[in-house]
Amino acid sequence: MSSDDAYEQPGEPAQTGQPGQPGQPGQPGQVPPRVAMLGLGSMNGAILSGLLASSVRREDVVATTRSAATARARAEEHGITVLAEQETAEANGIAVEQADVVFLGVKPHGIVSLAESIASRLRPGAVVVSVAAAIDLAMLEGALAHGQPVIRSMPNTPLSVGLGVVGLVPGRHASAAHTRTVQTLLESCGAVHVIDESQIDALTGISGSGPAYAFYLAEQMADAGVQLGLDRALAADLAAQTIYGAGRMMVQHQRAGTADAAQLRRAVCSPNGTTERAIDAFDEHGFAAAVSAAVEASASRSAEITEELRTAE
Ligand SMILES: NC(=O)C1=CN([C@@H]2O[C@H](COP(=O)(O)OP(=O)(O)OC[C@H]3O[C@@H](n4cnc5c(N)ncnc54)[C@H](OP(=O)(O)O)[C@@H]3O)[C@@H](O)[C@H]2O)C=CC1
Ligand SMILES: O=C(O)[C@@H]1CCC=N1
Repeated sequence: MSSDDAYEQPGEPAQTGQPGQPGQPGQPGQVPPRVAMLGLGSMNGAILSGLLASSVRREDVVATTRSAATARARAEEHGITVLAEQETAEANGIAVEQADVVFLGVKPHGIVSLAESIASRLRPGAVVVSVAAAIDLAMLEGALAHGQPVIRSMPNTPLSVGLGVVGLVPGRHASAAHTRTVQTLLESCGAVHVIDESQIDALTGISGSGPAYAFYLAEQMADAGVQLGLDRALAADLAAQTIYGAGRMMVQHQRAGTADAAQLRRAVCSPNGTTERAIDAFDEHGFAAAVSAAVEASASRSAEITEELRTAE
């Protein structure tokens, strides 16, 4: 490692999220919020796993799905009540009646009709959090009763293991206390950034879609290892553990201010060594351009879906 590349050792591991606020759920002596998860697929399921492992009690959660088979499977998996719309026509309305925080976790094209269907059943102070890509605050607020607090979010699936990241955009009727409640809840399983709505498509391109980029990189690394003669299981574990270790190391150093990603990369590259050859190969094959195009494609697709849904209204 050259002196330019030297970095300090980090101190204590950084927190994944900001510290909770006094008087908020998850703090000692505070009543945890009652939560409704409408839709329990990849994303709401990941949030639920993270919340149940940290800040929310099973008896305080009611979830819904469309099909009865999924409801049964998810109820068994998480040990919570899951109502199926297929069996109980009013499932979503029933689920939200007692809730303080309601996560809307169906596909983007189903969000507005879902919000309309629960509008009259929500407690006036309940905060509605949409996790959907592309559904803007105007669409959400327009589907609910006037004054209902709404937050648009963009989470990611590593929330399921306490290592997620979430962008939050508070709507017009979400007070600082509503935002703090949701922020504190989600900080129990990830880092939370309160952002402007103009930034959410870019955030989607990096962290919302981003876990798939890391998984794709792991797939390609493992395939390359197999081509070099390794067993698939060994190659897959080498790739996964390397991405996990590099990710943790990078977060700790970045938050401690001791090294950024570029410094950490350079510290692995011995002059004229193996890694330098690998990075040169990445550059020759257009790695930077490919990553930039991928992030841009995700962000643009989000904006495009917003436009498609707006014109379909
Ligand atoms: N997947 C991801 O990594 C991320 C997803 N998102 C957003 O999360 C949202 C959900 O995506 P994802 O979790 O991937 O999708 P999934 O298809 O995995 O899950 C959708 C869920 O919604 C349920 N559902 C559908 N219609 C209804 C209804 N009317 N009432 C109750 N439940 C219903 C489905 O039930 P059933 O299975 O019975 O049909 C299923 O549980 C999307 O808007 C997406 O943009 C955001 C960030 C990341
Ligand atoms: O692919 C999607 O549309 C969703 C939003 C971000 C991650 N998954």
